[in-house]
Amino acid sequence: MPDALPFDKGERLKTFRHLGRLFAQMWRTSPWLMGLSIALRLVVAIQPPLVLLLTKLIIDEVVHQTSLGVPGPELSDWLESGRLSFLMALLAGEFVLVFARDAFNRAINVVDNILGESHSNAVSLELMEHAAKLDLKHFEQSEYQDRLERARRQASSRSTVISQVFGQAQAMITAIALAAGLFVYAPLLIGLLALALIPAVWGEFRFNRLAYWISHNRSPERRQLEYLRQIGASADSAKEIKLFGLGEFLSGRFRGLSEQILIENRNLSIKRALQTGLLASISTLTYYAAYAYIVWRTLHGEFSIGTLVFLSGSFSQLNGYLQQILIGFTQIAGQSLYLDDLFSFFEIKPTILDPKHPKAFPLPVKQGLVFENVGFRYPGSENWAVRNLSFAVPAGETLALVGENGAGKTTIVKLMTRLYDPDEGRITLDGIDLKEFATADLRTHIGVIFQDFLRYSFTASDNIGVGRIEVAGDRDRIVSAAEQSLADPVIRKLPEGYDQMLGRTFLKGQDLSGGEWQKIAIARAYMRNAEIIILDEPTAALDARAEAEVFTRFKNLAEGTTAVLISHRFSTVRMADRIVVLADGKVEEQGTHGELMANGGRYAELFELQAQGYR
Ligand SMILES: Nc1ncnc2c1ncn2[C@@H]1O[C@H](COP(=O)(O)OP(=O)(O)OP(=O)(O)O)[C@@H](O)[C@H]1O
Repeated sequence: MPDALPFDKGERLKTFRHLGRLFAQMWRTSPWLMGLSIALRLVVAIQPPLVLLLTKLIIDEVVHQTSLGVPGPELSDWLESGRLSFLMALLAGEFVLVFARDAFNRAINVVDNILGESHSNAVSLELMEHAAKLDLKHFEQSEYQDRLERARRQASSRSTVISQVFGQAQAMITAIALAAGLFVYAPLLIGLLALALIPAVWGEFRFNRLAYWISHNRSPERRQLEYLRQIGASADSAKEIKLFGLGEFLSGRFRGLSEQILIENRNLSIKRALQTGLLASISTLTYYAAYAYIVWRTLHGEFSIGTLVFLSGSFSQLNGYLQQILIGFTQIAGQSLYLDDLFSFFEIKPTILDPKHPKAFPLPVKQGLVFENVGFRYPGSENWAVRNLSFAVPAGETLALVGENGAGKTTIVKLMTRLYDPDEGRITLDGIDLKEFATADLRTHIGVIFQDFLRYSFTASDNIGVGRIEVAGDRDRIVSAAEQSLADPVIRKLPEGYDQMLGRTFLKGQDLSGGEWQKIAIARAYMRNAEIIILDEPTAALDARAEAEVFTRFKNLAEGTTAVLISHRFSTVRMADRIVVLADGKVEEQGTHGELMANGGRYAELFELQAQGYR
């Protein structure tokens, strides 16, 4: 357990700033509900001292009435004498107060629940919107993934802090009213109370900090646990886990990791229970000391019986409220520490930004894309993924990128679409640096299908519609895209056709073969009418006939479109107008199929190697 905690004054200030931010966020979610919650609590806050006061008056009145003697044996005698009217009014008053408190508390509960849910939905949306703005590097680096995980955990649970803050304000109003009553009769008792609370508050504060830092420092392990839980029990991994017999191995790992965390939390809980229990008994002791003091003064005739009840009730309640308030403060401070996880995620800023005055995307593209001496290293990596890279993708031509695994092909696609910016050199489109376009504009005009495209658990129609979300409702366009990518016959065979739910996640979802999924993914690119189309090995799972057909169609349909294809199949690659051969992040050779074959270099070697396999 860490002893020196990184929790200084500045950190504490930040905590309270976050609280203000959360407050504003909730107010934006629903000013009405928040106002209502505050108003209801104000009413409930002044109820306890009023009830105590009425009780005191009732007791004093009863004592007074009994000292006057009995007007008669029956209730009617009492009623006729009129001596019960004040008592009855007091009783009725107390009844109304207690009844109203119950009703108002229920209403507060309802309002807080609705407010909490709306707020957690609003924060989740904000989180998704912010995540969408971040760079790819924020998702590919584990440090950011930890932050994302922490923020995600907080998004749905932090609204309770505001209920706590409101409850705190309510308890403070009640405490002030109770203290005022006590102060009138016995000011000394207030000081006694304050003393009794100091150790309890210190204990709470310390444990909250410890709990937070344990949870904070454990975030990588929790992500691992989440990962193990997911692959240990998911449809995607079931096949491999069964065949490799990994069940035991995974659950063993999970057990080891989770037990470590469990032991830490258990130790903290036990320590907390023991220490806070001890501190609580100090305050009980104080209560009885104060009680004895009041009884003693009553015996001396300084207080009436009603006042005795009022004071002991006030003291006991005030003790409870003050504990609640002080512990509440440390709890709120503790909870607000977690707010840092949420808000610091919102502070991560994208680095791939739009220029102040973006240039318009050239329509049509006249010259094409040019890589000028481009170098790029993935963040946190020592090695250059690509370096001194120079080649052109002339407008209207199909360029194939060829190279062994890890040669840098996918990296080039990420650079072309500004998922990353080069560290050296530049990439231009019709002579304009890609950084001078608005990223959204650039990406709208480029259709990319990656080798690890997503298989959405949506309907077949939506799975294609996501290729251009603005027209995802246009069924004719979707069908035509599906026809171009050969996905149409696949979809027509499904029981519900284009409305068939795909994937295994949801009820009635139907899974497809790898090649069938690829045809659907390729249809996404056809949704775009993009100026530049990039297919990064999306045909790897297609059978040879389907791949040949997909590319012949692609060549015909993409006539005049600038296209980049990445494929390990040379029968496809040879259809391209130009071929760039990459090795270790550099261009090794380039030219047409004929030229490269004549060169007798690496391309010719690889081509021959594959051709031999078929002979
Ligand atoms: N997110 C990443 N972080 C760090 N390094 C990466 C990342 N992605 C790729 N690399 C490294 O960059 C280099 C180029 O990878 P890239 O994915 O571009 O290869 P590729 O030619 O597409 O390979 P393949 O044919 O296997 O798909 C490799 O050395 C790879 O290990």
